[in-house]
Amino acid sequence: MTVDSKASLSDEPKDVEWPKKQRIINCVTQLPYSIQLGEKNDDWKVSPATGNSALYSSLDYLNTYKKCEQYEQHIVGWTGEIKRENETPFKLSNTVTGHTGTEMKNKTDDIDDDPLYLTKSQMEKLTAKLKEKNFSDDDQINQKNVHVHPVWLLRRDQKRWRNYAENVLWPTFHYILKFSTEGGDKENRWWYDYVKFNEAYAMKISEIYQPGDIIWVHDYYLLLLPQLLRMRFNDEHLVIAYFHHSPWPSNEYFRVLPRRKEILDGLVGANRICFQNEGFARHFVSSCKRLLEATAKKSRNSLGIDSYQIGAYGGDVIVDSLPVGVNTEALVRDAFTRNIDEKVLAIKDAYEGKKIIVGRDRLDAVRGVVQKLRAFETFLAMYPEWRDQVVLIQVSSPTANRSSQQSIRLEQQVNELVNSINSQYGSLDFSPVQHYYMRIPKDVYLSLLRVADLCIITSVRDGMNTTALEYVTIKSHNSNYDCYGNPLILSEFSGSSTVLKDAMIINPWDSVAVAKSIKKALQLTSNEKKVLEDMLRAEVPTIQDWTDKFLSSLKRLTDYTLPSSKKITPALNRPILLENYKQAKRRLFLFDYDGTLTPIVQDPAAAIPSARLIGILQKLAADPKNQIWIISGRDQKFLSKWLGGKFPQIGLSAEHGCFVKDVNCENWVNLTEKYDMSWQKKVGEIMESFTNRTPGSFIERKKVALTWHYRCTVPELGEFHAKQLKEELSAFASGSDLEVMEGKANLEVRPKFVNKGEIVKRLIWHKHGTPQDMLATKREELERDQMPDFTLCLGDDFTDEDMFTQMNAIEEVWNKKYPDEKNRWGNFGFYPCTVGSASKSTVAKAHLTDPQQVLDTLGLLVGNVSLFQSAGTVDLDSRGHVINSESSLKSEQASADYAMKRQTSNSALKRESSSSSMKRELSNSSFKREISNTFLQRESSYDSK
Ligand SMILES: O=P(O)(O)OC[C@H]1O[C@H](O[C@H]2O[C@H](CO)[C@@H](O)[C@H](O)[C@H]2O)[C@H](O)[C@@H](O)[C@@H]1O
Ligand SMILES: [Mg+2]
Repeated sequence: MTVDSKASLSDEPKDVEWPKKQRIINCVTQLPYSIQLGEKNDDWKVSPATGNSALYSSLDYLNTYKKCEQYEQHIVGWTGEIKRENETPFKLSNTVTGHTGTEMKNKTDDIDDDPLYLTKSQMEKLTAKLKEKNFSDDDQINQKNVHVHPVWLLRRDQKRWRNYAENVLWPTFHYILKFSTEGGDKENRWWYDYVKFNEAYAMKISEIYQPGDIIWVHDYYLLLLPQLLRMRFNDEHLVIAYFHHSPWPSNEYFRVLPRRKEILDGLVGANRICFQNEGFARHFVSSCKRLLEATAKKSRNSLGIDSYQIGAYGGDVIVDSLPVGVNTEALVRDAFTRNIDEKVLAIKDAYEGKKIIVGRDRLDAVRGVVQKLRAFETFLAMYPEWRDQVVLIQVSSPTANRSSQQSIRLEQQVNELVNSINSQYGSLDFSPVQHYYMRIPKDVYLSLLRVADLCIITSVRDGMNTTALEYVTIKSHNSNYDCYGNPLILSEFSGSSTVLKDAMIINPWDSVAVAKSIKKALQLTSNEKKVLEDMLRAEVPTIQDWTDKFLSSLKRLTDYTLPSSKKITPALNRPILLENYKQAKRRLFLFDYDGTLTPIVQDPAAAIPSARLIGILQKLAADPKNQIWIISGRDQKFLSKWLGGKFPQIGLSAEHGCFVKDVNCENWVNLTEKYDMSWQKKVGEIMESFTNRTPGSFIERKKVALTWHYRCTVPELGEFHAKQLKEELSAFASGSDLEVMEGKANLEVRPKFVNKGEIVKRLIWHKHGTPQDMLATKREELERDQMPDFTLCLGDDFTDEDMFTQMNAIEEVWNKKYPDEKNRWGNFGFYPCTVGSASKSTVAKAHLTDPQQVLDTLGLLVGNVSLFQSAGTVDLDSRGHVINSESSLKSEQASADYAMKRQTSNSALKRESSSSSMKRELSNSSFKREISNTFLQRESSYDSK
């Protein structure tokens, strides 16, 4: 079935009945404000943030009077970098030490070193102020219903929270491979901050979450948040939706990310993951299939939505697309004012007789400004008749890290191209390219869109280019001064090209083709332009529609009760595991071996323990509170050679429970001793006949079990013969005490009565730390405090489900038997956890993605691995330190000292001579006058997305 995602979500479902008010928790990277702290402690200066115009207008829309009847929106977002205006303590010390004005300025500007220690009351005052603020000059907004929840992360170097997202994720999502040359250490630090950033959101949400809420997460700063929320709230009706505003690259690019699995795992905690277009959704699904081994199908699901459904850790995650829109009403209202009419006429006057081409882009590696200039140069070279007849007004706004090497190089490249075009094709009184490297105010931006005879967008990659949508909107029927219907040239690599299908779509890398399109566009007749424009206008999604459609399809999710078998198994909450581990006195570890402690490899003999695993086991085994068991399908020989020999203190169970060796003991007990083994001959013969027919297959003969391996065969043939062999073996085994089991590229036959679950039962119902009598049967007369208070059980395979089932059964019994003897998390410290493929259905309570995560988890317990290696429930203070940790207490103390210092400084400052402050006043006001006269420099700028 083909999916038309636009169609699938476009109809407001008739059966949606909203409760009186549906609460929406909207999680954005940064609150829609830019925040500064003035000279006084509570003198907050709050202005609208720039960028993200589509997202912020969606937030505004949900706060309108009309929508407030339906929704109660809670906005959760980071404050962004808070700056101090004219930092007082520095000034004072400069005055005291007699530093010059320039030195003082440099010091004051060094905002990254400002620790910004704020007191609780300052934070409360800012929160109140944010709630009061209404920036959207839209009288439709119901201010009383604005709920803002700032995420405070006030550490020194506030840019740290951006590093991983901006320097690793953003480039990869835009097909730029850019990794550190410092051996990954820098990325690791960035990653830990990224994990904390997401954890700070999870913590903030946990303060406001109520069952029935819809949590809506936006974009790539918060990729771990859905899974974090899934771990935190044990609520199977929890509805989490994620919208990805950026592109999602092909798996060939995505898979280069060292943290690729953590990122995908973070996202599949959501019930719905939505992209700007079908192509991005398809890439994402392909990444999940390949990297998480998730299953995926594309169909119309029971909710009536055409989408992909990823089977991930027991649940279905819906993946679809819905292109974001713009606030067309507000745009038209803002763009057709007397002020802008005047500007339009002024610009027309300045370029009288010439066609005006407009471009407005952020100057970064993907917006294609260089490609645009090259194409324009080619156009002037190919069509001399157009020289002197056309001007390109290109506004390039600087990126946040304008001083980076890359930005400087790009700026130079653009300047060189502009100079080259102007010197070749310009004259003393006219330059064909007018390049402005600056942020421009909104009214200037709107007047440029209005005046343009043509707009060119040549991005080499972007999610949704809102300039394209805004340009089309403004070329509306309202346009006067002959501006109606002028065409748009749009890159096929821009997400908007999948929406604005009737734009003149070009490949920005093909300068000649773009040049030809420019000529064609400039020569269109009024009638042709009108026809094109009418088609394009109908294609612009509005932000109102986007928001409504997104939420109404989610509402259907909240109404849909998931059968418990479809419940998503969350990732293992490792910080809680660590806490429980630290507090426990009787710890039991039950580990499967292949695919859990070691990765699966081609040759079974090669799957030997890594040095890292040995090191971790050594540490775990050295702690007398720990009892460790390896419960494997492997035979005694293998386990003794690679594990038993090194660690006599580790218990071993071989061949899925047929043989057992107790901790601190050398002897094995054979639990199948009395069992008739004559079946082995016949099973061996059947397997051999298949081995002869299947090149690459072989039989592993253990003491009891026989395993037929087909991993090294031609996959299709191996799978085909495995199916046939299974049928033959099952026919032989029927009515006997034998079991035919499917493993990972293997088939195994062994007696039914032993399994890993039986071993686990014996080990848990046992007086911790005492020798085992494996042949004894009566086990359930123990006191709770004789048995483990922490049991971590890890396994990757179908046979390991027996262990998890047994743990769940014991938990049920204990719930009845020892209801008052639970730990502070309200349980018995049981952690049954599956490892590997997302497609597996499991009865485990948590998952880990692979053996590497297993080692990271065990490493965390023995102190080898950072708590922030992977995300989990960690309570952080307002600076991003773990609450009550040494660093948290230290920074709290520093905060108090700082507040005191500020207070003293402020009083001293008041005594400063009035003449110096008057001088400052004077120079400030003359400076302001100067700016206000500059056409393009306004205080409030309208930045590109
Ligand atoms: O219970 P386990 O410890 O997970 O052991 C299960 C089986 O593991 C081995 O086979 C599997 O791992 C091999 C090495 O990675 C791989 O080549 C093979 O395809 C897998 O099936 C082992 O050889 C079997 O005896 C175990 O039953
Ligand atoms: Mg295994």
